[in-house]
Amino acid sequence: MALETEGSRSFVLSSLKGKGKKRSTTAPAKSLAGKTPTKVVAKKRRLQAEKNTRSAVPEETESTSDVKRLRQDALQWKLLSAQPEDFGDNFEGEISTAMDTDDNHQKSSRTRKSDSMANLFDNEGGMMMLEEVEGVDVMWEEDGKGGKKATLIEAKPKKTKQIASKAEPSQKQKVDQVISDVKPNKAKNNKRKRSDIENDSTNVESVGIDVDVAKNQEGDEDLSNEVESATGDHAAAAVNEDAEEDDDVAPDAKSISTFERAKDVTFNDALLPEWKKIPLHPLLKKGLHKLGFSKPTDIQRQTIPVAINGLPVSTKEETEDDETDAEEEKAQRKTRDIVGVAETGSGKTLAYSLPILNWLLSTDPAATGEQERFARRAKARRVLSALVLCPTRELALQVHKHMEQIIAGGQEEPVEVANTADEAIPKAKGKGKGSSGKKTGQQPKQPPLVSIASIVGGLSVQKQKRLLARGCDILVATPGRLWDLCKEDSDLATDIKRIKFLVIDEADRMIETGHFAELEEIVALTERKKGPMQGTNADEADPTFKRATREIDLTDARDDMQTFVFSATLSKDLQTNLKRGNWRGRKAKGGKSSTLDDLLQRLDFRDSKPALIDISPEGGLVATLRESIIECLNTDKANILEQILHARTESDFFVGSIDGIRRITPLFEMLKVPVYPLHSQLQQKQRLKNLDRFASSSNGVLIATDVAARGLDIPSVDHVIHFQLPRTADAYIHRSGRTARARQDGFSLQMVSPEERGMQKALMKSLGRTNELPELQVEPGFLPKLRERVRIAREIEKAQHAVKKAKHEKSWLQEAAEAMDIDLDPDLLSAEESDDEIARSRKKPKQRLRDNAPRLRHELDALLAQPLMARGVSAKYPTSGSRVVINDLLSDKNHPQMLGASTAKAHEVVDARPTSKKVRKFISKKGRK
Ligand SMILES: Nc1ncnc2c1ncn2[C@@H]1O[C@H](COP(=O)(O)OP(=O)(O)OP(=O)(O)O)[C@@H](O)[C@H]1O
Repeated sequence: MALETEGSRSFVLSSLKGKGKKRSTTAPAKSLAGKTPTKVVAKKRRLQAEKNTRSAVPEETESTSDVKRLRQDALQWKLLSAQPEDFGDNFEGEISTAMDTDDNHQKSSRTRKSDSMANLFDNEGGMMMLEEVEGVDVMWEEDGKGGKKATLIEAKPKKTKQIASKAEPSQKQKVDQVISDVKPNKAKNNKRKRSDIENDSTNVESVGIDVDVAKNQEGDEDLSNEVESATGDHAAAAVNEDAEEDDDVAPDAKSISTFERAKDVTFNDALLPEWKKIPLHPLLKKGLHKLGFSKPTDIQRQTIPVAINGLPVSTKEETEDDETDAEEEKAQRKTRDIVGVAETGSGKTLAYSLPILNWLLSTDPAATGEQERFARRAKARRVLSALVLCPTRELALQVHKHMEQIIAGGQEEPVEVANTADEAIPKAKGKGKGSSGKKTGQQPKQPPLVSIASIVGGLSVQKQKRLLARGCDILVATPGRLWDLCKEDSDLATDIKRIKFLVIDEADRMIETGHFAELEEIVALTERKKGPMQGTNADEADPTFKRATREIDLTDARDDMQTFVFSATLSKDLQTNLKRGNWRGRKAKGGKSSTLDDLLQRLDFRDSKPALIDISPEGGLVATLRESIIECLNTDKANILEQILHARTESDFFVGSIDGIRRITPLFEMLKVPVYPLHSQLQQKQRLKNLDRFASSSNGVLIATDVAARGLDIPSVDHVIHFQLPRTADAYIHRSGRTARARQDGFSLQMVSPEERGMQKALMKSLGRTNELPELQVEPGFLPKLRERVRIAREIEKAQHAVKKAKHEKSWLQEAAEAMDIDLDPDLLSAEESDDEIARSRKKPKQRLRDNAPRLRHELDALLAQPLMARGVSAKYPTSGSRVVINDLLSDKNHPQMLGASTAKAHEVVDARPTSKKVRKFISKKGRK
C-alpha cells in the first residue's frame, strides 16, 4: 500500500511487513498496543486551528495542505493505532514519507506537543507528527535511492532526560554548541541527523519500523535535543561495533597501545645511511627501506626534523662535543608549525606524514599526558590524532594509501591495515584481502598499528560513519564530506578539536571555490580559546555572534597542536609575510588580502612564527621536466594527438572541459587507444576505477580535467599533454607535475591553436619565461592518413550517438504510452527498421549515417590494421623512395606502427630540433656575430 503526499513532511505508509529479524518488541510494543486512540480526528476543528499556521506558508495552497495533513493523519492513525499482531511478531514495517522544503510548517506542527502516547491529538484537535510522540524516537538513514529510512526506537525513560537536562552539558553538547555558535547564521543545519542514533542506541531497544523518507530535511531542533538526551554515547556504540568486527582479534592486542607494540622494533641504520640523522622511529625506517626510499628528498630532509624536534638537521660532521650540543639542542626543542613549498613529485606527502606517524609510534600515552587517549584506545576506540585535508577525493585516498604503505613496510609480518580502507580504495599491488583488513583466515588478527581512515565525497556515507564511530588515529578527508559529517556528529567535532596535527595539503587549491567555506569551519574547530573571535568574517559585526563566541569555551583545543601547510605553489607575497612573521592581521598591498592570507589568519598556528621551508624551483617546474609546444589548427589537434599517442608510452592528457572529454573519449576508443576519462561528473567509483586501470595499464591514456591536476602520483606517466591550455600558471605547474616525479624524466606538451596563442604567451610570462618553448616535430607525412582515420572515427561516433538517441527516444515514447495507457501506432515504432520503399525515402540523413556505421567500422579496422606510412616511404622497397627507412628498420629503431618514424623519446625529438624557428634565427644571428 502506498499513500503519496506532497507539501510538508508527512508520513505515508507504503508497506507493513514482518521481516523475520529478531528484534525486541517488548516495551514499545506494549506502549503502542495499550494506547489505541478512541476517537476520530475532529477535522473541522483542527483545520480551523491550523489556519494560522498555514498562513505562514505562502507557496502552499489551502487544499494541498489539507490533503497532506489528511494523509499524514491517516498514516499516524494507522501506525499508532496498530496492535503488535498487526505487524507480526517482529513488528517491522516500512513507511514512506514525502518531504518538502516547508520548514515552517514542520516546525509549527512540532510545537504541538503531547504528553502521552494515548493523547495522539494536540489540544487543538490536531494530529501530531510521529516524532512528537513521547517514548518513541525516530532514527534516519539514507536508503541509497535518494530517500531516507528511519527506525522507530524506544526513547530512554523520562527520568533520564530530566537528569540529563539538569546535569552539566556533556563535552559532546559543548562541541555541538561550538559548531552552532561559532557561526550562528550557519547553525541551522548543525543538528545531529537522526541516523546517528543508530550508533547511539546501544541501550535503546529498537521496535524496528523502517521509515522511508524521500528527501530528508534536517533542522528539527526539538527532536535532536531529545535524541541527544535519550541515547547513549558514540563511544559505547563504537566499542560494540568493534567488538563485533574484532571477534578474532588477539585478546591482549586491544589494550596495548601503539607505542607498546612498536617499541621493540629495531632497525640497522647502516642500511639507510642517508636517513641516519633524521630522528624517525625504527619501524618507519624499516618501511622506507622496504619501499626503496634510500635517501630523503630535499623537502623531507628539511621538514621532518623541524616537525619532530623543532630543529633542522645539523649539516656539520659529528664530533666528540656533539653530546653537549645535543643536550643544548634538546633544551631548545619545540615542535613547530610548518609551511612547506616544494616542487611537484618531491615527496611532500611523506614530509608531513612521517612526523605524524613518528609521533603516534613514539609517544607513550601513559607517560606524556596522553592517558586519556590511551584509556580510550584500550576500549578499542581510537582517538583522532591527525587530520589531513586534501582538495580532491583521489588525492585523499592516495595519501591514505601512502601512509599505510609505510606502516605496512615497517611491520615484519604480512601487514594488517585493517578496517580503515574503504572498499573503493585501489589496492596496493601484490596485497591480498588481508592487507585491507578483511578476514584472511585462521590467524587471529591484530588491530592495525596505526589506524587511518578516509572520508571523501561520492562514497558510502554509512560506511564512513561506521569508520568514524570505531575511531582512528589519522583521518584523511576532503572538506565537504567531512564538514557534512561534523554537522551531524558532535563526537567527530570534539575529536577534531583535540587533534595533535592538522595538515592542509595543496593549500592554495583548498581555498578555491567550493572548498573554502567548509575548510574554514573545520579549521575554526581547532582554534584555541582567545576571547571574542578575531576572524575577518562579516559575522563579527553581529552582536549575537560576538556574545556567543565570547561565551564559547574553547579550552579543549590543544596548545601543542602542530599545523602543516603544504603545496607546490604558494604565493610569494604570502611567503614573504610568513618569513617576516607578520601575516596576522596584515593586508596585502592596497588593503586587499588574498584568500590564502585569510586562511592563514584563520589557522591558529601555535608557533608565533611558523617555519617556512620553501625549496620550490624558480618558475615552479621540476628540473627533470622537458617542455615543448605544437602549434596547430584546432581541427588538427586530434589528428596530431593520435600520432603522438601512437608514439608514446603512457600519458596523462588534460582537456579543459568535461564536454571536451566526452567528445574525445569515444573518438580515441574507436581508434583503439586505451583511454580512461576522469572528471567530476563521473561517479566516484568509476573515477577510482578508471584511475586504477590507467595506473595498471602499460600504455594507457588518462583524459582528465583539472580534477586530476593536483597531487596524483602515478609513477610511470611519461607525458602530460595540454590538449587545451590551462588558464593559470599554477594549474600548468600542477598538471605538468603529473610526470617527472621523484626525480624521473618527464615531458610536457602544449597543443596551441592560433586562437590560444595569446593565452599561451601570457601563461609563459606569468611563469617568468622569456624564451619560447621548443617545438615538437610532427611528421607531416603521416597527417593525411591520420586525418582519414580520425574522420572515419568521427563519423562512426556520430552514428553511434544517433543510434543511442533514437533508442532513448523510442523507449521514452513507449514508456509515455504505457503510462498514459494508450496504444502506439506500430508503424511509428517500426518505420525506421522498415524496408519499405516509402519509409526508406523518408529516412533522414542521420538514419543513413547509422546504416553506414558497420561499413565505416570495417573501413576503420582495416586502416588501423595497417602500419601508418609517411608520405614518400615505401614499405615494399625500404631502400627506395624519398625516405629511406632501411637503416631504421635494421637498427630496430623504426616505430612498429608508423613506418618512417623512429622510436625516439619525445624529449629526444625536441633535442634534435631544440628550438622554434624564431629562436633558431636568433641563435644563428648570434652565432654570426
Ligand atoms: N625519499 C623518497 N625517495 C624516493 N621516492 C620517494 C621518496 N619520498 C617519496 N617518494 C615518492 O615520490 C613520489 C612523489 O611523492 P608525493 O606524491 O609525496 O609528491 P608531492 O610532492 O606531494 O607531489 P605533488 O606536489 O604533485 O602533490 C611518490 O611516488 C613517492 O612514493
